[in-house]
Amino acid sequence: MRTVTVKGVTLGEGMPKIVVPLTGADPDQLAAQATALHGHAVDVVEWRADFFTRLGEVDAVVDQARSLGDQLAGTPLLFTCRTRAEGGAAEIEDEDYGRLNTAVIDAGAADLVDVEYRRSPAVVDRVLAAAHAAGVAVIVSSHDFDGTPSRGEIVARLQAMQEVGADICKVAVMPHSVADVLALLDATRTMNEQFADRPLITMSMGPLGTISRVAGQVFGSAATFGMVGTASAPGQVDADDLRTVLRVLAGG
Ligand SMILES: O=C1C[C@@](O)(C(=O)O)C[C@@H](O)[C@@H]1O
Repeated sequence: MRTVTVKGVTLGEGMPKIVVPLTGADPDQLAAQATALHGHAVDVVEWRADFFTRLGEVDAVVDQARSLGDQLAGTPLLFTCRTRAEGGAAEIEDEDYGRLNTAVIDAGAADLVDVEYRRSPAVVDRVLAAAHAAGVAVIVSSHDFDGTPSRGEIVARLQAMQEVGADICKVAVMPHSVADVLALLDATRTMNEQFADRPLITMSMGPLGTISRVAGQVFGSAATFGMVGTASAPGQVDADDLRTVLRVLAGG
């Protein structure tokens, strides 16, 4: 089983890592949110660039990623431009999406990037190639905000992400029943036990799915998204509470 290590943080071994998204719209808000992380349980910081007002200006995005990286110093930075189609705020063509991600990668402005599996295959390939040439790890992701596919479909999707060359495969789904939460957890276990040779991140969103955000170590999810201040998705738990529960589940 491969692990992914960025700035001394290893995903795929030990307790699930806590990723905290920053959702500020401008440099001042982002700097304030980054400052507010001090003293909290944060392993990786995600910049949700889709909330940035200057998302259309590639140079401004690269500069902002760089300055967040400087401010965060030793903490790894995950760059994410979440599109509308996947529950985010970015209305962006696939080609521009590819250009933005490769610009951030080529500038060395992020340690990890999130690439949506459903963007065009050529764009996904291009971003993966640029990232791997630069030594940047890629999370290939998909989000179903309307429902939860079957266990088999979730496993198949995670396998497909692995096949395209993801370093980490990520699936987020919305449950409408406890059975949906179990489908996500069982898909995670199945993938992890039978097919995965690299880390996975999975979550069932909303209040019903909160159990999936703390149970990663049991079922095989290498990271969990928690909040300091503002949530970026339904059901996210406070990062410090997450750490407490993760420790309890790990046996203290
Ligand atoms: O993809 C994910 C997971 C997420 O949607 C969640 O449900 O915690 C939060 C997003 O910020 C992140 O990019």
